[in-house]
Amino acid sequence: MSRNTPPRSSGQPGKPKAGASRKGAQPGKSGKVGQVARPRWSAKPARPAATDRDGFTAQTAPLAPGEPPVAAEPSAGKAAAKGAAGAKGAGGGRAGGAKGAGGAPKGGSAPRAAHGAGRGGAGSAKAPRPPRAPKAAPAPRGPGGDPLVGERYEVEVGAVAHGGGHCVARHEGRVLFVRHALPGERVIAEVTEGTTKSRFLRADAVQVLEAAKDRIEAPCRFAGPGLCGGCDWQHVSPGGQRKLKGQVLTEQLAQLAGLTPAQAGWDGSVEPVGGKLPAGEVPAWRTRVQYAVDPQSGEVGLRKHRSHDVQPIDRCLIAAEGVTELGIESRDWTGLASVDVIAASGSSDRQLILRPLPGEQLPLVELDKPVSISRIDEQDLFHRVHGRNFVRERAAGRTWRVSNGGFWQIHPEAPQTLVAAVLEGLDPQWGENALDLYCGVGLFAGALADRVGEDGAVLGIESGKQAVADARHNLAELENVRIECDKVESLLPRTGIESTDLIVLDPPRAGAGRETVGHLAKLGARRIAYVACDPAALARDLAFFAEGGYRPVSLRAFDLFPMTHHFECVAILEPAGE
Ligand SMILES: C[S@@+](CC[C@H](N)C(=O)[O-])C[C@H]1O[C@@H](n2cnc3c(N)ncnc32)[C@H](O)[C@@H]1O
Repeated sequence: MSRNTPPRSSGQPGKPKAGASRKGAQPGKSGKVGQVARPRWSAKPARPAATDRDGFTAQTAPLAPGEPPVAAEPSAGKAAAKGAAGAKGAGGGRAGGAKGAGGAPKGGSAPRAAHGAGRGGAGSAKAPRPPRAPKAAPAPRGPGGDPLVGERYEVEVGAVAHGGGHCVARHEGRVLFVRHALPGERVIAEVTEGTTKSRFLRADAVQVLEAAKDRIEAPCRFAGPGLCGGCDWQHVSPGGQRKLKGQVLTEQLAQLAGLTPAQAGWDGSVEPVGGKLPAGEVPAWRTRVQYAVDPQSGEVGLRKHRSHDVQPIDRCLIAAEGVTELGIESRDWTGLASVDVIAASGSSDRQLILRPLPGEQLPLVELDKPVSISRIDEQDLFHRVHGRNFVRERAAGRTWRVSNGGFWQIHPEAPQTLVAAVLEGLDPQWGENALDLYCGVGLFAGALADRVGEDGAVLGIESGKQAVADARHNLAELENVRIECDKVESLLPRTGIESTDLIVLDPPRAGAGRETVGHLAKLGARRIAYVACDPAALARDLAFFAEGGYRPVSLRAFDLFPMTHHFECVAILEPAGE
């Protein structure tokens, strides 16, 4: 039985249904509160939608996923003070593994035309290039002191830390965040960032003296100290990676929410997705890859960890077949800053999004496979060059239009996996009302609408204009769905909605925050599904929900970003009194 008392439509064809009760409802910025949204399509170039969970573009997200800015002394300093076992790692991370590595290289070179099939056709591998000597990263600004970059220390590696694929170690009382290491190992760690005055140092394990049992030979030859920053854990067995992710989640729940796994309703496992692979094989899951272009050579690659430098590659092992078969790595991309590749799942749509260097012309691009091509200009405006400006993804019984490189889960099985977990947890009933917050192109709204049926209603809220246009287009045939365009935190209080039965929230990496959570907790929902890509943000928001009288009754974690430190969680909450 719905607790909402929405001003329902008469059921006449074409008459809009409201999604929830709205005492004193005021129009949102879009002026559409109270109407069923209809798709709008503009031929005008639009700002590109967010390309990762934080809405960063290649220009605004120069660092590898999950890392704080180079210049910042991250919150890890606090963690450092707590010691290795309790260290939270570098907080304030970003993009939930959405891209291999983001960033826009500086500088440029003369434009070059014609990258045709004649120049090393798709699939023709270039001669392997030995990795270049890693450049020392600049020391963090602020603390001063003598640089320690290049210093080597023998250390015992402690617990895995949140947010950067690194583990915590200590040397002479100072904390080191060490990449390419595993808990329990003894390694030689080479300092990559920090000075004698830094509260903590960053380092790479350049020699393993005593290996952990989960250590494997990295299948990718571009993984390792000073090389590609895209994957964190190529050197860890698949089961070992999931164990590390589980340890991070356990620690974040304890530190930020005061919950044990059992209190969070979690069995402690991080579930593999996509079936078992033969030993040594790497899952090719990444359907979206952002290649950076080396401004000197025109080669594509991925950014090095916490660096603008490009590690040229001839193949990314975790890229999906639909990406790999385009042969992007075997071509010359001089004049471009980045090449984004999208290989849709469930359709043959392929899209390239090219960002020329400032002042450079778009080169002529010819590939052996049909692709749509778009360009992003210096003002971040998106222009269709050839073919469509969207791809069609297939998931949860529907086809989804996703335009301008907007948000879509990267692992091909992620949408279905997350929808199934949300529906199982919420168990939506016919006639219920639901909110889908941070709804993107409408994935959960569509799934909920099918379950609550024509007697129920779903209101989706999303801040990206293009994503809203896509969501309205994707769900146009569902009269019980309305999509509003605004920020959740500003629109929700203005809707006048006082109660609802169900809520799904899938916020960007930063989480929903105290204010929004406080507001949601007052709506009296029977159940809430929280989809999270950052365990720290999830744990913090669970603590806010606890203040509002909600507790998690189940929590699942999914390994939707193998070989990286990222993973996705679905928490189901209920009123604590029940
Ligand atoms: C993690 S994605 C989830 C999208 C969708 N649930 C899905 O699974 O495809 C987060 C979405 O929230 C949007 N967003 C970011 N900040 C927002 C805010 N303050 N209010 C509303 N939407 C926001 C982003 O544009 C993005 O589409």
